[in-house]
Amino acid sequence: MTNSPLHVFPSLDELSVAVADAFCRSAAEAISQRGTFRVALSGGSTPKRLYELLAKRELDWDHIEWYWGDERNVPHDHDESNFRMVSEALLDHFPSAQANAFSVPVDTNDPVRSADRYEAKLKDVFHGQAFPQWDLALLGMGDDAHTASLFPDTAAISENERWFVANYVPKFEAYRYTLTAPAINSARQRWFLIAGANKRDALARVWQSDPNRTEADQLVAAQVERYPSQLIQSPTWFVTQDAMPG
Ligand SMILES: O=C1O[C@H](COP(=O)(O)O)[C@@H](O)[C@H](O)[C@H]1O
Repeated sequence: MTNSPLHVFPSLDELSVAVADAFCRSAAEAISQRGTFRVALSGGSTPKRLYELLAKRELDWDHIEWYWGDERNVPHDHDESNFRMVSEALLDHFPSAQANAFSVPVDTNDPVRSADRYEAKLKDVFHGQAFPQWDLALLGMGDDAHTASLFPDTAAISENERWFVANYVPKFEAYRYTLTAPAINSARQRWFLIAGANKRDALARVWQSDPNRTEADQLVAAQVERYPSQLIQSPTWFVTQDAMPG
């Protein structure tokens, strides 16, 4: 079981409203303290409702910067593109949000170069930092316990120096783009959004051991290969009731 903050909701809709409220508070606080709110976005289906809700909120659009924590190796207008999902749900409604959106420059023929270019962009923005200090990293989790595009038994899981990489995922026979674990753990806040009964088993596995709290380092290393969401340190969990283990 996790020792990190855990919020449980009856439905994805209620979860999304609560996260939207927390997002607005967090953005206002960061902007008042540091002038900018920099967020790494998650993809997939779970956060879409949150993004739609944010589009209806009073946010200081000029001072929020949007980045992608992971992306699929498809053109931006493709159905599976995380950029497309976020744009349609949120960013397309606000010209200043579009101006502050830093998408992965996907070149499907050269994913390694695309990842290098995005990493260089991030290093430019977070100049001088060992890893990018996002104000917030939003995260999802697949039913295989992947987060961002850190999939089980893939090379990016053990990457400790790079910020953003192209990660070959054998089960898709395709590359994904992803922030690395240290580039997620450097965020001031890390929020997991998890919904649906199909995530229950994976969540149980992820909560079985936590790299922050166990002394069995070798065992944990092996677990992390299988359940990469364990790589994320001290997250806040927003979970629907049907995704809660046992
Ligand atoms: O492939 C992905 O999957 C996870 C989870 O997606 P969901 O559709 O089950 O919500 C997501 O967090 C990740 O960003 C995405 O690219």
